Amino acid sequence: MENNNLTLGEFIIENQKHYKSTSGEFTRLLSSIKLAAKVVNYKVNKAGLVDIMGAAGETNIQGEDQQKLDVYANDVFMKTLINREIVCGIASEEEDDFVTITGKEGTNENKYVVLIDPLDGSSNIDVNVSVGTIFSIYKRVTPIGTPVQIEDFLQPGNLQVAAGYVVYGTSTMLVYTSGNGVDGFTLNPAIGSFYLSHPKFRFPDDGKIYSINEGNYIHFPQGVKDYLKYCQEEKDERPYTSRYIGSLVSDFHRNMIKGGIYMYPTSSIGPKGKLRLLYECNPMAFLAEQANGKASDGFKRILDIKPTELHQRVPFFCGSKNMVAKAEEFMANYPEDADY
Ligand SMILES: O=P(O)(O)OC[C@H]1O[C@](O)(COP(=O)(O)O)[C@@H](O)[C@@H]1O
Repeated sequence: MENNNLTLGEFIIENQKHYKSTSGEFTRLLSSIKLAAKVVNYKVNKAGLVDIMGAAGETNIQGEDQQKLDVYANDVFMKTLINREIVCGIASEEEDDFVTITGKEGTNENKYVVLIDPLDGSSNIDVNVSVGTIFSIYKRVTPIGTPVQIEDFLQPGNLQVAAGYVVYGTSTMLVYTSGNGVDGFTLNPAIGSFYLSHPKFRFPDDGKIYSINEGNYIHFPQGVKDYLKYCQEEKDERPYTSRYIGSLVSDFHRNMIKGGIYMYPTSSIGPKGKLRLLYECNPMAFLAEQANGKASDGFKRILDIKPTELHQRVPFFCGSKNMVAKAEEFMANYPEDADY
């Protein structure tokens, strides 16, 4: 099969017409992300054999203990993009502030900025459960050639040029959209190339899977508790099945294939939820909508939220559109929870 399928490189070039970019800059940017993903994949696959497990002994700006693989993946993506002078700025979940990139001539003529969660699902690294990388790409809004500014990163998700993730699982896949549907590419480790294996992903309108950390149940808003009761009720297609890997990319990927909803709501222990709007929710919401799915904070469309901070968190409801709409119905009974 793989020999006839398009490689990711060929697909990117074939689809240049969709990128409204004539400079090849976008193509080179996607190719750089593809390269960094392969480098991280190589380390992830042999995590148990090399000194890449466990905590790095540092804490990131989110107040989380950085895992060695978080730091490694961040280094690989940052260096790959910086050394190729392919973007004018990067914001990473593992970096306190955004990074301005100036070329050898001291300026930077590139028009794209990248926002990245280098290693998603950190709690699963040491237990050999699939993890991922999430990326989001925007055109800068400040003048080309000048140093990037915070406003280049605080753009609403509906202005994303592209978004995607890599899932390091039973196989390694890179899944992305540039506004023309969502396509999935599987890495053939023997050849070291990604091949088009899942063209035009599509969330089923409905599903029977819900993904949420039910360990936080007592802390959830009433709307979420009511929706979970609905999911567990013995009626019609229900009860649904509970599946929670604890890696957003993996739960999203499964739900996109089988139909389902992923939720990380606010809770009394996380009043704004846990997931980061810029690195996790916006890119996954863009992918969801491009694949016939839906994504909201329980009340409003994620992609219409105007970001105010680099590391802001928002509640996240994402997946099969009829399931997200149903969850929103329950949330709407408690309008006070819209103000988190
Ligand atoms: O352990 P919890 O609280 O359920 O959180 C798990 C969620 O947090 C995440 O790991 C995000 O955090 P990281 O990017 O730091 O890994 C998601 O992938 C996952 O769905």
